[in-house]
Amino acid sequence: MNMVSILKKTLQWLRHVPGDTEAMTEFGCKSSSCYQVVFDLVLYVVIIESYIILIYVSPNYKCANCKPFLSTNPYDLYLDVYSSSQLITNDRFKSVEHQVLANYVGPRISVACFFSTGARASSNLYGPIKELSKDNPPKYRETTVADYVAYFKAKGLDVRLNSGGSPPNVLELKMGRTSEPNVDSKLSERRAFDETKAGVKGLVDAGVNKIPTLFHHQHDKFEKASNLGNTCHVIPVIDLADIDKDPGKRQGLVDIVKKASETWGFFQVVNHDIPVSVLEEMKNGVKRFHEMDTEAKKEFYTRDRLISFAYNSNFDLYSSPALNWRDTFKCYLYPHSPKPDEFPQVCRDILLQYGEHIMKLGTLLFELLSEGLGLSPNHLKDMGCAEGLVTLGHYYPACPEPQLTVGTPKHSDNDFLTVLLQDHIGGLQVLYQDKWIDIPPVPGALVVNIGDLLQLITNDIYKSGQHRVLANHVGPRISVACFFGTGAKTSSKLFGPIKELLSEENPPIYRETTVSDFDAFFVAKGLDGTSALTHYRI
Ligand SMILES: O=C(O)CCC(=O)C(=O)O
Ligand SMILES: [Fe+2]
Repeated sequence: MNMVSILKKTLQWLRHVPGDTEAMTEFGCKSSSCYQVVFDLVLYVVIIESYIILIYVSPNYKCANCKPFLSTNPYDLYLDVYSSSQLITNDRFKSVEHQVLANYVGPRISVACFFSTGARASSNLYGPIKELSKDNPPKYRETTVADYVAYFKAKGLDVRLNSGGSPPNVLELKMGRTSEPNVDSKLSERRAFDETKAGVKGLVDAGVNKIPTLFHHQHDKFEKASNLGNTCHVIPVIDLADIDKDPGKRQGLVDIVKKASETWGFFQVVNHDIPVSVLEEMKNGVKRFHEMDTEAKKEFYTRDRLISFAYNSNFDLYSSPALNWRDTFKCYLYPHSPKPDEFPQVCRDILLQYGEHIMKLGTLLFELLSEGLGLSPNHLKDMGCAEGLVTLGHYYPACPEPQLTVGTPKHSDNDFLTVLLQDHIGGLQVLYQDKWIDIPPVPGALVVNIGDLLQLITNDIYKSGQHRVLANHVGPRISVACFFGTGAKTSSKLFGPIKELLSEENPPIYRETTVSDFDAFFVAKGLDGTSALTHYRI
């Protein structure tokens, strides 16, 4: 049988009503318990297009709940239930770990076919099937197939040789598998919050004076900055006025930008040429959106990460250990200009205008950063670092118990460079020499920070600083974060350490990645306090 006819037959078989023993025998199913497994799979395939591997395996392969097959026919096909099927069946089917030994004899040929939702990035969430979770609370949280696959790829087949035990299973590592008895109620609480589509602001509007326990963070996550009263550590405020009038001044600025990027990974800029009126209107636009009539705002509520304009609360709602006191909208501004009617009318014009200003400023910053590396001014831009711009409009409502939660937990950004506009409330902090340092609001200034991808391509010369935002009794706090990346949602372009920066003494310390893989890994990981960069270290 050739591969195509095997596949055709298999699909027929999977869709077949139970009872077609002829088809089953043809595929090596020789026990009735296996038949039951197949019958269940038929249902799941039809219902949700689950993930199944068809694989040629050694004759003593054991299928979950089946008697071992003993076959000498090399064309027998066996089913292996893959991790995602284990997830959606809530452990009823087992994803069997397998390996192939090397052999003196060879070559050995095998062909593996993976059933899934396909390459198309879909926002469909897959979690344990409700009908199977009645007396058996969900053991896994929901995920999109793209997030799961990105995590799987980034993790790699990381069996540690001689570790003396079985390798960690991707499901256990990633999918928040837990034996906590109240996992079910936690999940439904998150769902209920999600379904209000009113975000944290909805809780505040409803008058809560105690924050739900879902928002409680561990104490060390919100301790106060250690620099209170300490003026030794202040991130540099760089004055860009007249930068091109005097070459000496430009070189001086390159040196300051380079030093700040190598140490803090953060600096602020003033006299950047963006009028104060534009900055004010941008903050007002974000405020207007979040304070819109809830019913109208709900129309923009989605967890689809690829939609041009999406509003929600806690993008990692179903995976983070604790929720954050913040609502956010995300919009894609470059390289593909959105159709104006894809944006809400209350902030449409200013978003487009602000985006143009930030692109110009970004071009200048990438020039200074390139020169700081001893490269030609256009080097980073020519690599594509400034092609895409994604903007987040954050709204941090006043919090009745700020000591119990955070606005944004510790993280570094998953882009090349971020330009952040914050209002006067404060609460943004950067981790510097193991201490949290406040980044105080400076009127008219923009905060600039190095993202993980710039740290990766500069082979650790520039540092992507860890930062967070505290919750506050006072609010709302508004901030607007603009992320420079390739913007190409599915580009296959690879980014690795820049060749010109490498030498024998300074070999590459990161492997190459596409921006979309890095992004998917970052999102799947969530803001869990760890750096996505460690997964790309060689
Ligand atoms: O709101 C802020 O000041 C920072 C937000 C932030 O860190 C982010 O969006 O990555
Ligand atoms: Fe950030």
